Amino acid sequence: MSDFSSPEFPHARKAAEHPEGGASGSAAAGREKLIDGKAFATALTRETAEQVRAFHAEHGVTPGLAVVLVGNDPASEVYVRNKALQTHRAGMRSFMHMLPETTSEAALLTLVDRLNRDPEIHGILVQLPLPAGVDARRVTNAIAPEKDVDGLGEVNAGRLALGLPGLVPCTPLGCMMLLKSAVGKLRGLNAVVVGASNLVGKPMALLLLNEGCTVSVAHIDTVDPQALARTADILVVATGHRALVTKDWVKPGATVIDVGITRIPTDSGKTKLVGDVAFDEVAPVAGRITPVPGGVGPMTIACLLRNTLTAAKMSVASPDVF
Ligand SMILES: Nc1nc2c(c(=O)[nH]1)N[C@@H](CN(C=O)c1ccc(C(=O)N[C@@H](CCC(=O)O)C(=O)O)cc1)CN2
Repeated sequence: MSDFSSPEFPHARKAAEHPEGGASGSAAAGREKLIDGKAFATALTRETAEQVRAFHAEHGVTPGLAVVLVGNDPASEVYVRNKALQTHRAGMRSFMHMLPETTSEAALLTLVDRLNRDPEIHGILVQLPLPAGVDARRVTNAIAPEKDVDGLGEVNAGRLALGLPGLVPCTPLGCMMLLKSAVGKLRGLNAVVVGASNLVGKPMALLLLNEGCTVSVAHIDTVDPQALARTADILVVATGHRALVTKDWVKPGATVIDVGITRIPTDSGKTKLVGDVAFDEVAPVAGRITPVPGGVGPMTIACLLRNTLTAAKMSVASPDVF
């Protein structure tokens, strides 16, 4: 059984080291500073698609991913449509469940139970956020651990905390792949994670710890997050507060991973995406940096496809992981 929390993907690494366009961001940053998540995700998905073909040829099984969306949040609708599209493109089967905002927690739990029992489905994901009144923890935890491709249930979260193999949350897994490609060995480096969510901050801190980093987590009650951030060789920011991290937060030469995505209006009446890092002023100080868009975001879906293939492989190998 391989250790899923220590992914090595040589083809994808090559793509990130030699980006050929795709990443946006300031030209002033110097292209060599940019960590091109879009190119990395494209290469990783191509690699996953090749492995899906080989897996089908060997076992006659096509990996299947069920995605559940409750309500009409426009951003979630886009993410879920992209997940279905990319699942198809990678040669896997996609099962979409678009439910009304009024769906009860009990109805959602009944659906999850049905998907848990369906042998054609190897991965289940419930899109977040869920409407008020539905307990997200209870719902994500109802997903069978071996189908929990978001890695958010108690079994997979616990396995990550113990440094054991399991299914790892997609965004932090993508951040780790980008970090390993940009930095190489992480052991002994000081890492600071800004934000302590269950979706990104906490699993990110555990992944960095499992790689031998000295990890600190800044959160809402941290007295001086800026001073803490300045100690970081690796700075991961996942707060949802746009442009929170300015150049004064960043040690010169640090690798900066921006997980934030906020859509803001522009003067021309359109919208644009910005991150939690003030890119234009931080990029000249940082050693390497992810842009928004085109950095961490695309890795989330690429890693979801990867996790679905991993879950399908586990289903035929029947390992005693869970
Ligand atoms: N159950 C889950 N819910 C949510 C997750 C998750 O991992 N599991 N993550 C986010 C949203 N998300 C996937 O669900 C996601 C976010 C961003 C991107 C992405 O590709 N971003 C692009 C820009 C896309 C755009 O133009 O809007 C980028 O940053 O370049 C993909 C998936 C919350 N919910």
